[in-house]
Amino acid sequence: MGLPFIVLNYKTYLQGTGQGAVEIAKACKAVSEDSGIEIAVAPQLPDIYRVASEVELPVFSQHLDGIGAGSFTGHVFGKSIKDAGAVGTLINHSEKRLTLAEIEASLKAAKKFGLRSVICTNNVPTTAAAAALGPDYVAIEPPELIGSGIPVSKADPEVVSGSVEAVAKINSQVKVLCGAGISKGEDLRAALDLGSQGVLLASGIVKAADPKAALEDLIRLV
Ligand SMILES: O=C[C@H](O)COP(=O)(O)O
Repeated sequence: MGLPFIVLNYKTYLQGTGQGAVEIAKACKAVSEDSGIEIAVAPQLPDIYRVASEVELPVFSQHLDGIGAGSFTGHVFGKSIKDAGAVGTLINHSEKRLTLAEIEASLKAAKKFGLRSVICTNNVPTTAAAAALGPDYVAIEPPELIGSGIPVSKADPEVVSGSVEAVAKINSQVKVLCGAGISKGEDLRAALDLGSQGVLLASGIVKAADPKAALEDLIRLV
């Protein structure tokens, strides 16, 4: 078991908007350099270029549409976020739910533009379905725990271990992240002990008074 992969989703939290997006990214870079743990950030679309230009760390989009060049007003085009400096994307986050066909199309677009892909899921069956599509990662997140501060690794460990088992049977190349309520070192430790290879988190870090200190606590038991 190597070091975990951590994805910090800024969502549309004020603290992670505009220059705040850069400041949190700097904190993530510092902790990543000190620990050797890969930490990616997912700012809002307009902040991707700003963060990627100012801070050397993996930047992910919060969403990607399965469209190409042309008349797709208001959509997220893979080449646009790639050229802005993104190296990956979330797909199907519970706050940006897609149909199965849309998920497949978004994943196809991610692969076309060489973007690392994290398909977000809400239970074991949807995790198994997502793994069958062949993303780089799935991220299992029970929606009812998102933003609750109640870590999935304690509140619903079976959904994590069950997702790990399901993915291993379907496509062992797909890595499993988990999320929802993760904020402390013991939450990440529990998630890793359940077989996940990292976490997707947001409020515990982005809304923290000191995001760098919160990140240092998060990784202290790795
Ligand atoms: O994208 C992150 C997940 O929705 C978890 O959010 P949270 O860490 O605020 O519970």
